[in-house]
Amino acid sequence: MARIMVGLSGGVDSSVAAALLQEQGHEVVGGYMKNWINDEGIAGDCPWEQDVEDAHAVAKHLGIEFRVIDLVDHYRERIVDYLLAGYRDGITPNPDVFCNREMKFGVFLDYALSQGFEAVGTGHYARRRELADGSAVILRGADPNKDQSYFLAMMKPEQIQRARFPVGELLKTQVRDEARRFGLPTAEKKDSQGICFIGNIKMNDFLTHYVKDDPGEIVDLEGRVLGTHRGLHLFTLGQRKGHGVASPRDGMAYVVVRKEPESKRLVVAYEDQEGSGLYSSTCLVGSLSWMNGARHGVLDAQPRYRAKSERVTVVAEGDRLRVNFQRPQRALTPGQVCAFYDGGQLLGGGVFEVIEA
Ligand SMILES: Nc1ncnc2c1ncn2[C@@H]1O[C@H](COP(=O)(O)OP(=O)(O)OP(=O)(O)O)[C@@H](O)[C@H]1O
Repeated sequence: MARIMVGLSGGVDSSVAAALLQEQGHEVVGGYMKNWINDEGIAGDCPWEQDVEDAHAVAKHLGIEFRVIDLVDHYRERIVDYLLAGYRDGITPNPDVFCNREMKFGVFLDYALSQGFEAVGTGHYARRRELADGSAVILRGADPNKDQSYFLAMMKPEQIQRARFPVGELLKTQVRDEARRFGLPTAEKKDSQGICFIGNIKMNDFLTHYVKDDPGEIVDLEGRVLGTHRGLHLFTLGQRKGHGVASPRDGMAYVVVRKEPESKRLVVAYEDQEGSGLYSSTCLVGSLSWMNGARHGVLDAQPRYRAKSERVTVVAEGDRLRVNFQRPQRALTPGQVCAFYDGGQLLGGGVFEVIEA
């Protein structure tokens, strides 16, 4: 029996996490992290008030204490500033991964520990296992369609030690069943989407609000000008839609293959075009974070959420890793997180810094 603070987001997964931990005999308190309030009127729906209400209703139903913890300043410092700096520097940051390390298992966990709690529970689809030596590791969630372990790749060992993921043992359908069994008011609530906790605001609306337009040309591989764009930060490598350049080839769209910050050019090519650089096998990964010691040799790597993990050979190069994928990967992107696995066990992660051939 432990005192556990559960991150109650107002969704069904964290509601079931709280109910399960309580059922297991723990003393549970619900905590809603107030990270972001849309006080600058960015277009889109930011339903945090509704979420707090739903989280509160769940706590009431379970008969547990509920707290709203104001982390708006921390969130701005640790997530929004990182996000905007990354886009200004021409990379594609990964706020969802850093939220877990910096917010949920960063300032929120610190708060919980300072209040006498032993652990933080969340509704992540990932499994945690304690090893014989007392350390803990993370495994992929039991539901292969919902597995969220990728988002936990940058967590530090001491954070994993304090984490609890009860719904990671279940399939999503079982989580809904459990929510009904507990009679939770969120049992039928739709799953949320959006940037981390920024509600349903679209990333491009968010960026348009904070980053000044910086227009340039859209060109093909031969340098022919096909159109103009409002700023390189509004595009992601591998993107097929939204660049506004119609392709003369039937059923074959132009894909964003390169950003050239000096000339502000956005380069597009066809998916199968030789020399586009869209597919690459070798890259350098930095800002490394390991859960149970550094690993080299043959591992599995997952280059983005929902991508399949792939066999890689990993060699240390200074404080970075040279990662060689056995099969070329589409649109590896600087700033995104590469998660390393050994089969179903998460080993850690790092950030793509240089994409080579
Ligand atoms: N604002 C928040 N306050 C407290 N905890 C949160 C908050 N946002 C997310 N979490 C915690 O992090 C977990 C994973 O977050 P994510 O945004 O992926 O939620 P989700 O998969 O939509 O889950 P849920 O159905 O619980 O909203 C949640 O289950 C919850 O425990």
